[in-house]
Amino acid sequence: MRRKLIAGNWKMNGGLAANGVLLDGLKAELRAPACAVAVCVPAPYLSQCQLALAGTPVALGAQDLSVHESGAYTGEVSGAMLSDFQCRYVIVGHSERRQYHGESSEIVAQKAARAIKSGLTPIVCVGESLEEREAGRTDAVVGAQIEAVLAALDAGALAKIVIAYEPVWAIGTGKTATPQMAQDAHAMLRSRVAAKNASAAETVQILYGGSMKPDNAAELLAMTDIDGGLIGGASLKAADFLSIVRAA
Ligand SMILES: O=C(CO)COP(=O)(O)O
Repeated sequence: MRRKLIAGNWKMNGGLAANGVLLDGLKAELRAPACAVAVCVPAPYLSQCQLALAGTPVALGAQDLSVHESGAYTGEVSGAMLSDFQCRYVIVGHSERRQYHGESSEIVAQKAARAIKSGLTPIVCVGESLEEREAGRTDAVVGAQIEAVLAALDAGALAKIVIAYEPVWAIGTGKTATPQMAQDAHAMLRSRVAAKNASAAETVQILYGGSMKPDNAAELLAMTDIDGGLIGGASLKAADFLSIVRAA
């Protein structure tokens, strides 16, 4: 039985004061959650969140890392720097990075490998656009995205990743994949992992992301291959995020 993981992706939202209120709200309720819980926060707030979450069951994550180890890479944040703040997770390949920052599947794969080398668990995001879904290309597109990452990792490392299926058309739009659509994509992703490492496929957590909210979380999380959620908008309000955690 895989333990579920509910991870918030705050994206480029928040500020010292607002984060404080949100973190207080989470800490007040999350004493011994049944599932794993994490928040992936903007890099400047890692220290604030590390201090606020110390000793709580809420793990800390970042939203991106550099493919480079260290050196003359202005503006980049290394995996080692994230580890310094006790980050456990780092999102790689979010569709907003692929779309607005030109990140190819090869770069995403390098970032996943770099995360593992830095002792972090990469949350590898994959997902198709609306156009690709309507053209019947979901499996081809999402399959190619995950294969690029699987090819860059040795079989053992596959036990150290989390995958997030985030259909681009469902992100921030209020449109959610139906539980069956998501289940089909998750089962396909698990079979791709199984082809490389059967035991890792049994344990790898595959999260769904894209307008997961308190009112649709339970039916998505009930599907066999949906092991949690990567939550954007609803992770910014303590009450909504906590309600999704309870659904898990
Ligand atoms: O992109 C997402 C999480 O990474 C999902 O965002 P929303 O939950 O706001 O749709």
